[in-house]
Amino acid sequence: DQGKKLQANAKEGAVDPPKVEDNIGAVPHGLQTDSDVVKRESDSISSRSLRNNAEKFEFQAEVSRLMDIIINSLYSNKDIFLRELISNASDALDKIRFLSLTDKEVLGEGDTSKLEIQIKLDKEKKMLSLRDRGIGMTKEDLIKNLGTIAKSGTSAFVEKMQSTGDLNLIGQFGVGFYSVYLVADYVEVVSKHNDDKQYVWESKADGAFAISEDTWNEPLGRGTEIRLHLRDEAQEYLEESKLKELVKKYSEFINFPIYIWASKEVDVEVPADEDESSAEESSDGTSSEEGEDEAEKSEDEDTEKKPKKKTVKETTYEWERLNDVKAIWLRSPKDVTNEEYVKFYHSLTKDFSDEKPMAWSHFTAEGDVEFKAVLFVPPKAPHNLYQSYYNSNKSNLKLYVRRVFISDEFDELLPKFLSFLMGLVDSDSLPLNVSREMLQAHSSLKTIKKKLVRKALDMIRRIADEDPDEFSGKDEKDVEKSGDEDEKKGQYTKFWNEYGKSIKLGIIEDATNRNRLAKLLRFESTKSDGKLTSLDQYISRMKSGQKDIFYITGISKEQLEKSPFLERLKKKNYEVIFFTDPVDEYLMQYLMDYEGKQFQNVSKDGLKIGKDSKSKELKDSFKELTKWWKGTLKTEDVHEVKISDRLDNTPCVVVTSKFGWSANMERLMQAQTLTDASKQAYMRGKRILEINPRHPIIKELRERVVKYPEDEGVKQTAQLIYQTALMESGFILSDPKDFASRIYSSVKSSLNISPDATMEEEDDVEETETEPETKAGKDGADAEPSDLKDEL
Ligand SMILES: Nc1ncnc2c1ncn2[C@@H]1O[C@H](COP(=O)(O)OP(=O)(O)OP(=O)(O)O)[C@@H](O)[C@H]1O
Repeated sequence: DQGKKLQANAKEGAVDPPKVEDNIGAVPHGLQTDSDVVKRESDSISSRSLRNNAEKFEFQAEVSRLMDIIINSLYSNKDIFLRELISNASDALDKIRFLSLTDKEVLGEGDTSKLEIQIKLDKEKKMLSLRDRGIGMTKEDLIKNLGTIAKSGTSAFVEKMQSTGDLNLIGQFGVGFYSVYLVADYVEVVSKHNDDKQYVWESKADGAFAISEDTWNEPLGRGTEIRLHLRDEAQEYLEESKLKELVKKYSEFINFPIYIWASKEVDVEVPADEDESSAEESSDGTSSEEGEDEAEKSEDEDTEKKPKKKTVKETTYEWERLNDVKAIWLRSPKDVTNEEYVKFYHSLTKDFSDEKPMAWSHFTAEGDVEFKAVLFVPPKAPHNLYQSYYNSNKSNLKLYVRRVFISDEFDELLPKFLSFLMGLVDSDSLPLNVSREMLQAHSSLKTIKKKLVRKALDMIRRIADEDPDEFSGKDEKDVEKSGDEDEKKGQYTKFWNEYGKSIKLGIIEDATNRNRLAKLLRFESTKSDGKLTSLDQYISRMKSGQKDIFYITGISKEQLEKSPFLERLKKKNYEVIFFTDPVDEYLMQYLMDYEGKQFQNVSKDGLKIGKDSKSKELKDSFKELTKWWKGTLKTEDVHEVKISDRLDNTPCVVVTSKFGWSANMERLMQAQTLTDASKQAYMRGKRILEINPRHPIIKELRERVVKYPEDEGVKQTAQLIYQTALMESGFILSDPKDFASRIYSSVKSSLNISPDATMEEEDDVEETETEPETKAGKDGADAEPSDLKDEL
C-alpha cells in the first residue's frame, strides 16, 4: 500500500497521497497485448491525456496552487525553466558521483556510467527533453518530490509570487521543477533509480499527476529524462539556436558536460544516379552544356571502373558539447572577471535578482592543508538569519573534495557567526572515499575553518577599507583610491546594517579573532553626528589623558542622549558610544579592552573623568547625608551612597557595580521569562546612589537631615528622590504603586491639600437597564463630564 509506505518514510508533513478517481482521460480499454499497450501509450501522448491505467495522485494543496500560479503567470522570462532543470540534473549527478566514491558499482557500465546531461529537440512532437545520468528517482521519490510533499519554501514562494509576480527566485525556494509549466502544458518525467524499476510521472498541472511503471520507453540505465510537451506559444524552445544560447547562458558553472543533439549540414558524396543526372541535363538546358563538357572531360580522365559520384547536403545529428567544465575556482583569480564572479554568485546561490554580492574573496591555501575557496557576502541577509541561531547548523558553503561535490550542509567549515557567507571550498587534502561522518571529523577541517575565518574577516575589512564614506574624516592619503568608488560608497554601512549583529556575535563567540572583529564594529556616539563610527576613529578622537573608552547602553539613542550619566562627560567634551541593541549588553561582557584601552560603562561604578575632583572636604561635608541616606535605603539593596563625578544638573543617579548587570541588562533579563529569579538576584549589579553636591535639592536635603534625621517627611522625600533617580537611571521600579503614592502625597502638599483629606463617597446609584441609545440621546454632551468624574 503506497499510502502507508509513504507515511512511514516521509520525515515531515507526511501525507497519504490521495488518489484521484480513475476518471482522468478515461478511455474504455479492452486491449491487452504489448503492442496494443505501446500504441495506447503513444496515443495518450499525442492527445496529452494521462495514461488511463496509471496510478493517479492529487498534488498537495500548496503545490497545486503554486502550479496554478505558474501556468497562468504572465511572467515574461520563461527561459528560467531551463536553468532550473539543468540545476536539478546537475544536483542529481552530484549525488550519484558522491555515492560512487564509496561504491564504484553504483555508476554502472558503458554509457550509464557517463556523468552527463543531454538535451534533445523533437519538432514533430513539439517536445523538448532533458536527460541526466544522475541518481534518478524511485517511484516513491517521484510521488514525494514531485507533488505530494510540499517543501517548506512552497508557501513562502506562493506568497512572494502573489505580491511581486517575480518568478526569477523560484530556485531559491526549492520548487524550481514546477517552472516547467511556464512553457509546457504536459510534462513527463521518466526516471530510473538503481533501487527501483523505471517509472513515468506525468501531469498536465490540473491538480493531479499519474505514475506508471515504464514498459514502453527505451531503458534509461539510470537517471531522469524530463519531457516537456511545449505549449503553442513556447515553440521557440524547439529552435536549436535558441536552446544553445540558453544552455550556454545557464550552464556556465555546471560541472558536468552538457550536450545537445545538434543537426549539422554535411556534404556527402553519393553515387550519382543516372536518371537524376539526365534529368538535370534536360532541365538545365543550354547553360549547362559547358558543365556537361567539363564533366565529360573528367570522366574521360577517370577510369570507367569508378562509379559516378556527386556531393549532396545532408542533415546529420550528433551530440554537441555546449559547456566547458573548468570550474571557476580552479582558475587563477586574476583571470576571472568581476562579471564572472557575479554570475557565479548568482548561479551558486540561485539568487537571480539584479543585486551583486557585496564582496568576494577567491584564494588558494597552501601548506599542510591545501584548498581553494571562493567566499561571497550576499547583498542581503536572509530574513531568518538570527532565528534559531543557536539551534540550526546551516552553513552555506559547498564542500568539494578534488572537484567532487560532497555536501552543502557541512557546518564544520565556518563558525555560526559567519553562516551568512556563501561560497565553496574545494580541497585536495581531504580523503575522497570516506563517509560524510568521517570527513566531518577529519583534522584538516579545523585548519580549513581557521583559514576561512581569517580570509572572511579580511574580505569584510576590505569592504570598509574601500568605502570612501568610511574615511570622510580621515586624511586623503589614507583613502584607498579605486576607479569604482561610487559603487563602493556606503557599502560598509550597508554591510553593517545587514550583518552587524553577526560581527557582534563573533566577538562574543570567537576569542581568537576578537580584536579583528572589534575593528569591524560600528556604532553611533555622542560625536558621530548620526553616522556610524568605529573604535579606531573613537580612539583617534580621544582627549589627551583619557584612558577609557566610554559607552552607555539603553533602549534608543534618543533616550540615551538625554541620560543624566552623560551630563558632565558631554560638558567636558568626552565621546560616549551608544549601544542600543540588546545584544550589545552581552557583547560588552566579552569585549573588555581594545588597543590597550579599557571599556567603561558610564552608568556603572568606576567612572573616572580626568583628575579626581572630589576634595576630602567636600566628601566630609556630605558625610552625614550619605551615611543617613544609606541607612534609610537598607531595604533597597543600596550598597553605597557617594558623591558623583558625572552629574551636572541632575540631583542624583543610581549606578551599578562594575561587574554586575547594568540597569539596561536588568531590564533585558526581566523581559526574558525563562531566566530564573535566583540568577537575577545574583547577577543584579549592586546599586550605588550617587549625589550631585552642587544641586540645590541635595544641598537642602543635607540641611534637613542634619537638623531632623528622624523626621518622617524628610525620609519620605529622600525615598521619592531615590525612586525618581532609579527611574531616570534606566531601572524598572519594582513597586510603581508605592512610587505613585509618594508622588501624589507630594502633589497634595504642593496643592495645599491636607495629608488626611479623604475621598468623597461615591453616590450609590442603582444600576438601571436603560437602553444605551436613549441614555446618550437624553444626556447628550452633558453626559461626558459626569462620566469622567465617575471614572476618577
Ligand atoms: N533530474 C532529477 N533527478 C533526480 N531527482 C530530481 C531531478 N529533478 C528533481 N528531482 C527531485 O525533485 C525535487 C524537487 O525539485 P525542485 O527543483 O522543485 O526543488 P529542488 O531541486 O530541491 O530545489 P531547487 O528548485 O532549488 O533546485 C528535488 O529536490 C529532487 O529530489
